Amino acid sequence: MGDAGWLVVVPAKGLGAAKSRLRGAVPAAAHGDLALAMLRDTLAAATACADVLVVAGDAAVAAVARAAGAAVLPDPGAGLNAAIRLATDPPAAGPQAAGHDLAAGARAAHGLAAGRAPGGALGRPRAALTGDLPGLRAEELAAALRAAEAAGGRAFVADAAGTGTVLLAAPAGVPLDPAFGVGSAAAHAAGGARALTGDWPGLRHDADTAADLRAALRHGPAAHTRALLGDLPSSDAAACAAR
Ligand SMILES: Nc1nc2c(ncn2[C@@H]2O[C@H](COP(=O)(O)OP(=O)(O)OP(=O)(O)O)[C@@H](O)[C@H]2O)c(=O)[nH]1
Ligand SMILES: C=C(OP(=O)(O)O)C(=O)O
Repeated sequence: MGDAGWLVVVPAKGLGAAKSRLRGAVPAAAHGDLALAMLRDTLAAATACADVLVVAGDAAVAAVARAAGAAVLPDPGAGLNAAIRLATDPPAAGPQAAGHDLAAGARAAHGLAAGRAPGGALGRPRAALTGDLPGLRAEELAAALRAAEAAGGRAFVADAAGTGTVLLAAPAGVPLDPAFGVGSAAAHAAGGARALTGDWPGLRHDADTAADLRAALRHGPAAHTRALLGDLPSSDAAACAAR
């Protein structure tokens, strides 16, 4: 990847709060492992085609991120969009956590690969990718990033339902301006981001509910998620769903 390579930021909540709508898809004791397995699948694809920075909600998430080859920024604790803004467009100073300047950490992450950060923190194209895409394939993400580059400005990929956002991208020099949350696809479009319409089913299927998880498993290899589900007793609902 050249100097203009993408930095993909993946926000991932701490396990106590992660994927609450997915609770019950697997036994409670395995819920955190399911969130981590989906994150592993997301990161396996993302790290294959970009430099990746995970905004990690806790130490277990941070460990998975590092093992996948991603850089890690601690969550500033101010919500999803603040986490993404800090990681993609770090300010000159602050916020602080446990004596660390988180913005300085983010700026350092922007220069991660080969120590490059031409033009400062905004000097490279940046994207935010949700961490709940078990079916994601590297080829799909690479194609979506190419399409974003061709769009020439802010661009996004909506989820399969068309209402949420799985990927928001901005070229070098342009703030990402994330508006993730309920109705984010419309919010991103209203804010001037172009909707990318490629055929990327693994990218579009985020797993918010058990039904979403079943759909995602139909659309990609999901190696870590399948392995986790396969290890559960076969009477469990999601284990059945995986087969
Ligand atoms: N670091 C960080 N990541 C977040 C935060 N809120 C959401 N995310 C991540 O953003 C992505 C999309 O969020 P959701 O699909 O709503 O996932 P979620 O919040 O774990 O799921 P629910 O509890 O069901 O809303 C997931 O990868 C989440 O882990 C946050 O405050 N901090
Ligand atoms: C945060 C989002 O994810 P979800 O709708 O999957 O909760 C979003 O789509 O903006």
